[in-house]
Amino acid sequence: MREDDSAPSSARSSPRSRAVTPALPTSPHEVRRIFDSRASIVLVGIPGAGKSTLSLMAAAVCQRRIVDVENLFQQATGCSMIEYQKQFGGSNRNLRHAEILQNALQTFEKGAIIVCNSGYRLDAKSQVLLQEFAKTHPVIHVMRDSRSVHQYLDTAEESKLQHVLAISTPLFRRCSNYEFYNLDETKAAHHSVMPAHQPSVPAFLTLKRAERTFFKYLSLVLSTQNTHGKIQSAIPPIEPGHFPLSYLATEQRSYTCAVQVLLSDVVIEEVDIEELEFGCDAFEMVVEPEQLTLERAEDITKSVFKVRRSTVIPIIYHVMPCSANPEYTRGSYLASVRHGLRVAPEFATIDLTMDEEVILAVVLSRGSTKIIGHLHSDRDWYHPFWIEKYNMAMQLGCSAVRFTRPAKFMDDNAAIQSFRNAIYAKQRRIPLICYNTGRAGRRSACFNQVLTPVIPEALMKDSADFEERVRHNPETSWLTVPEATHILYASFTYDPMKFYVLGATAGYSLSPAMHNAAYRTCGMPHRFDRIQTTTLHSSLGGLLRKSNFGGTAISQPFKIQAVSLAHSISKHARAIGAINTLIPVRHLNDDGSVPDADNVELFQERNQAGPIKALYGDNTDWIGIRSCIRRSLSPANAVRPTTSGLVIGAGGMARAAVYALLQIGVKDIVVFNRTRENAKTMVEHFTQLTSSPSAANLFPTFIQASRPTFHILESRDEPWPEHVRAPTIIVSSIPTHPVGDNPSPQFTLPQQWMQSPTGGVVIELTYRTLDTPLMKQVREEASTSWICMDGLDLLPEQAFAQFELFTGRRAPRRIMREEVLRCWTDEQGQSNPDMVQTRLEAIEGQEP
Ligand SMILES: O=C1C[C@@](O)(C(=O)O)C[C@@H](O)[C@@H]1O
Repeated sequence: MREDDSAPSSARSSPRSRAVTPALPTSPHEVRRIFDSRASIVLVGIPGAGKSTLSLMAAAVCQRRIVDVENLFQQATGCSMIEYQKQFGGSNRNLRHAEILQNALQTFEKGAIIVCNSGYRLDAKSQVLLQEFAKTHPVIHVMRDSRSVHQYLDTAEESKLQHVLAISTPLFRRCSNYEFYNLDETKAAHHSVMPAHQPSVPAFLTLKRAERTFFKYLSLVLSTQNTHGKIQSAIPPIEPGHFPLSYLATEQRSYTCAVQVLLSDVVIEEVDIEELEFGCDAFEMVVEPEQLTLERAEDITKSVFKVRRSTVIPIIYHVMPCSANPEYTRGSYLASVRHGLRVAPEFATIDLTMDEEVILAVVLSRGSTKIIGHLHSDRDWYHPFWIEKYNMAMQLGCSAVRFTRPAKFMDDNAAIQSFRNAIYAKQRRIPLICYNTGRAGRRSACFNQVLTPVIPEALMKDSADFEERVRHNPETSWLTVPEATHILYASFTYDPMKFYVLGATAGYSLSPAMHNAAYRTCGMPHRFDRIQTTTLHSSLGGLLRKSNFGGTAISQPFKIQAVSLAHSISKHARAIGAINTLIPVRHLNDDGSVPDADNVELFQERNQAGPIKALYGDNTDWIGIRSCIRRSLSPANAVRPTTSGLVIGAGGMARAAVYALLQIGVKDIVVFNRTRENAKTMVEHFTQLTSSPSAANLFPTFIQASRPTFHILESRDEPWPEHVRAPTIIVSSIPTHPVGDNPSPQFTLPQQWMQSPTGGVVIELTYRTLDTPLMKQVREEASTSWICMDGLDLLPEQAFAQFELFTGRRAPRRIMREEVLRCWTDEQGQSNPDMVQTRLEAIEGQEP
């Protein structure tokens, strides 16, 4: 096998691309990426890359202490590295640095994030130390584009910096086993992440996306092996934790789509990743196996993190097989594959025409990345070749296979079904992705069940460009998401379904507009309507008789009552004691029980009409409230053991708010409600819950270590409870408009409860009235360190999980956020174009 890199380089004339140092990390430390669950993480990279900020963000979440090698140097020598070098020379500095680093790696082998700030160049001894450490620990090379580093450091000329980077990047790469690209968030800052139409926005909000991207990355990097040999993350899923579909492996679900996007499409500055992936279940980045120059490697890394930052769906990293183009070599193919594993994609493909030991080496070094054995061949589907290759991929440890064959005639689509059936009949199997390529292969691609490739609609529009793409990559998909979805309904595989929101004031709900916009975007023929009613039981009874009933949102005042109507409920809904989503169950488990959200069956039967056997209930309000809190808490108010939260109200929404607070680790919870009895019932419910053994399955470990305490306030005149810190999270769930004969409470916060010196977040959960006395008060009276959020922020956040429960697909989040804003009017039917415009602009910078 040829391992050279003789393919023509795509090098441009920047100083970096002229560097000939291969970017391919070939050292043995790449072999395995499985670590002890407490293994320390090392961050390396040039000054200004953002290592210290990232370590601060991650320390609490990963439960690791920060160890800064530069500080250790200062403590040991009494001066900084630069001063030391001036005094004793470069080689002495290097010796001392390596000694201190060695000590740190030994002493803090577990439980730490070690920030290695060693300047631009890493001395040879330190490199060896890190290479050795990377055999058993994640060593992450933190990268950032030279312009941002230059701006941040405000020193050297940018061209000089680029030169230094060309030398230092291969060094850092060689002694690390992962890399993270710290994307510039200044564009987002420009647009300002402005919740609830605030006049000014604190800068920290712009770092929220970076924080989420890094957390997600760490949860993929920190892979450990459990006693059954299964690879899992050593830290709890950070995002999108608890979204119903996140409990299920993407490759296990039926009729999923992966959008195929070329690296060259992602590299461009103004690419809109979210627009490319609407309605898809995975994002496939297609990389041509060109020579892996420094510039090329940086493009790949940066692009993967661009995608990671803008979407929650998994990434498939696919290097086009060398057979696609005679100019590609096996050497550059493998270099690109190995490079891809450094950015921890959820999936990566390996060409099954490679030698078995090469495939095995890739599988062994995968970390948490699932390897898809990929094969494109024109062999007949009846040929035993395909079964042999399938078995080989399974034996070598691939998590799935993807077989494609060029189709010339429509008849080729029949043969593929017989091959699929042969695989489905096997006792032991891994998911199969299998379709014919090209125009004639479209039908087979539509009925492929797992991760069908689709291309963004925008690419289909320009046919000349599309033809060029097909010429370049014969495996290019010929389908768009709406086409792939449409065919499932046109062929009666799926049925158009009816969804509802049911409640006493549902007439005002924005849920229909929001969900209908999402269906349109994904090409689903479903319909979402509202039912305004005062009787839950009879209204629901009517829905259950409809064979195409797909599910209903439960609105006020039925959320608690609905619990008794569900035959099975999620563990979260049970813990909260309230439901806001009901879905029909048409197939029971073999033992007669109702499948739950951990169970693939519940999602396999979405979008299919028929008689209803049971109802499954869930609560997504708490997920929405949690997202709003997370989005707006400043680092100064990061949740600590002493953090306290105030919940106003004691109904179904208030319960979801208390649960969200417990989930993020708030242990002092104060409830204000005018009717003490109701507050007491709610507090008793949660006191019992948090002291029961089942709490272990519900809450992060730090909650169990010391139990939460609850306090009740029943009058605005009461002082804030002694020994409880002033609240930094305040959630109001009381009505903001008259309900029946009861006037709206016109609630504002008494000054004695607003004493947090670092401000916090106030969330008003309704959206019918936005300018409530509470919102006005916080905006006008409180300092800018208080962030306001309202029901327009919350509504889409709780609906993303609801959409997943209803349709079994990921929600097109931005479309839903936008539609809610566009459709909102006040009680007089008036819109507020200025408010809408500012908030629409802010969406771009928001977390996906
Ligand atoms: O509380 C709400 C708001 C809502 O009822 C609405 O459409 O307004 C939709 C529900 O899913 C959610 O729990």
